[in-house]
Amino acid sequence: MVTIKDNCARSEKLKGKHTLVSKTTVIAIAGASASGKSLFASTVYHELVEELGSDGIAILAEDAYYRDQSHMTMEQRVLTNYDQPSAFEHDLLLQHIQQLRREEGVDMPQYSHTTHTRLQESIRVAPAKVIMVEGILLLTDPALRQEFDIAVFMDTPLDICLLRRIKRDIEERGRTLQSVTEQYEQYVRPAFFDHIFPSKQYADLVVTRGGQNEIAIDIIKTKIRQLLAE
Ligand SMILES: Nc1ncnc2c1ncn2[C@@H]1O[C@H](COP(=O)(O)OP(=O)(O)O)[C@@H](O)[C@H]1O
Ligand SMILES: O=c1ccn([C@@H]2O[C@H](COP(=O)(O)O)[C@@H](O)[C@H]2O)c(=O)[nH]1
Repeated sequence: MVTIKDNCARSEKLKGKHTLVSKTTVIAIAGASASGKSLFASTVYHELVEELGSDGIAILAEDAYYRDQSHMTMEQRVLTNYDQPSAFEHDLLLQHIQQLRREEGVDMPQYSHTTHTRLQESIRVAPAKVIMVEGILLLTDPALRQEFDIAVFMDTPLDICLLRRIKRDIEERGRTLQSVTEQYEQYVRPAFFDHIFPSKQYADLVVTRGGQNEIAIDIIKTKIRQLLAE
């Protein structure tokens, strides 16, 4: 039975959701570092592009909106805390989401996790009916949350995330085992408990087992197919 309380809770949740007034649907994919956010988003994207073509869907990465640090020495960059909200230019990400909603293209910055700073070149992102945004702290920001029509949280166990992060950061991000473990203990793990885990409450869909959960991938693909057909 649906009670008045349920209805109030539902209308509270729908406040700020844009599905009924905007032609664009924005899907957030959040969760711990190395929980499988990028893999999940890119799997959904590539499988749908193969099926339907690339016009209707775009991806934004929160990582692309890390602050430019080109004015800092490498030593200073290595010591930065990249797991707190102030590390990101969320204002710019918000602005880009709103521009895409207005059917304006945006220049998404590019960021290097190896040099810890923004690259000179940006990537042009064209407006699309469905925008997927993936990143660790997306659901911690009230202004960004207002923009998300659907919020997904990747609920991968933290020990699995750590193992994957060690492998990825050494193989792809130019790190040593020592640098990964020091950064993890000092910043990454505390940020999970202070910011990321508490933001799970804002998710509509919680995905276990990470970026290869076929059922969850299928659910999001079905929803996107439906939106693109409208
Ligand atoms: N289910 C999985 N099985 C095996 N490896 C995975 C799985 N999900 C992600 N990975 C690997 O773990 C690493 C982190 O995944 P990624 O999607 O980049 O995480 P995130 O975007 O959340 O940081 C990548 O190297 C990725 O290929
Ligand atoms: O210069 C940087 C910027 C970020 N990081 C780490 O990256 C992760 C977020 O990226 P995921 O792809 O979600 O793992 C974050 O935990 C930062 O610690 C970095 O090491 N250096």
